[in-house]
Amino acid sequence: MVVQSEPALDQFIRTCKPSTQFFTGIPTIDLTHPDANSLLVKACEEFGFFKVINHGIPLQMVNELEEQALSFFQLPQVVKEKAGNPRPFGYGNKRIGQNGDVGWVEYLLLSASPDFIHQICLSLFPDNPHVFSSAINNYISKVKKMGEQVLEMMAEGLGIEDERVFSRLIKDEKSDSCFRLNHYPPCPELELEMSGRNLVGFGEHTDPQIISVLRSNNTAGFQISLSDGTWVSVPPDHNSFFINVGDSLQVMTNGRFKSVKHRVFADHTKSRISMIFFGGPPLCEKIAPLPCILQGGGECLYEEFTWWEYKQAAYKTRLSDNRLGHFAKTNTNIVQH
Ligand SMILES: C=C1C[C@]23C[C@@]1(O)CC[C@H]2[C@@]12CC[C@H](O)[C@@](C)(C(=O)O1)[C@H]2[C@@H]3C(=O)O
Ligand SMILES: O=C(O)CCC(=O)C(=O)O
Ligand SMILES: [Fe+2]
Repeated sequence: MVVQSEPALDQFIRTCKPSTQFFTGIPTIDLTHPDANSLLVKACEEFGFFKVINHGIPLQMVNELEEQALSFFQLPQVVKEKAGNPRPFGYGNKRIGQNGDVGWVEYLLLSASPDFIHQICLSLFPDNPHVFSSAINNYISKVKKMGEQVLEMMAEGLGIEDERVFSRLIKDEKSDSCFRLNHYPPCPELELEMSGRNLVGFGEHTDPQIISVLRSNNTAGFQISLSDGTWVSVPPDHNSFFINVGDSLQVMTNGRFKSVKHRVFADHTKSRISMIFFGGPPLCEKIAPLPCILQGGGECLYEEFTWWEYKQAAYKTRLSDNRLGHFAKTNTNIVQH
């Protein structure tokens, strides 16, 4: 067994313009609002990111998972490691992916399948796997439904006849969706903000899947990149969900929806916990700009690929790489913000 040493603290530090102010322009979509469909489309075109309220997800269930996640991350390292190596699924600490990225974060990365989750919980807690596995599985089943609803509203907002054109990919029993619990411990050794230095929790990247549904506790640190390339801090809201457009949805909408670049800075006093459902298509699914979108005019920007092909290529890249570049048609000039 190869035992990797901990990355040194200076590997997590980035000097950035201090952005202590929160951005107030994040679109907030009330899912029960009569204009929600078109507002969703607008948010996906402008930001590839929005906040969802009136989502119908019981907060008690969300809080239950947060409590369970906190207890998990408080366990001794040797116990957490019983979840196995995070490549492909398991417990990871400070190393993200397999290409040298590091972050001030520990995490549990799981396939979203209930049986798989139960098996991992059984390895972690052989005497009582149910408390943790039910908390995760109940949460995923609700958040997945909400993600599907949002995808159907997006399709309607785009005027697509088949409202299930996006959601069917996540609904499919072979959907390759995953789930991640992230814990960014505080780092009191560093008085970061004071000196314009930041501790990178999760470096800048886009999510490869269709959509990501994110919920965090009330600790700040999440940032998105706007279309002009400026980074802004997203005000945390533990009662709401944030949705990211992923690379695959950008491709299906032929670049109309933007796969949002985002990152997380860790705090020096408060810990941050986040839980993210990544809705991905079945591995054999062909991803390409939808014919109904192309009918509206404009050249086709992407080559067709299967999700398996995209995943293979994506998982060879570093976090901040532009993964879609590889599948862009060569005669086009796509800017990834
Ligand atoms: C550096 C990497 C980590 C990642 C796989 C990759 O090679 C590039 C994409 C990364 C990402 C970002 C969104 C999700 O957190 C994730 C699970 C995914 O599907 O793509 C991670 C991958 C990971 O942590 O393994
Ligand atoms: O932890 C967060 O808030 C976001 C992390 C993230 O972007 C990811 O896991 O892909
Ligand atoms: Fe992400």
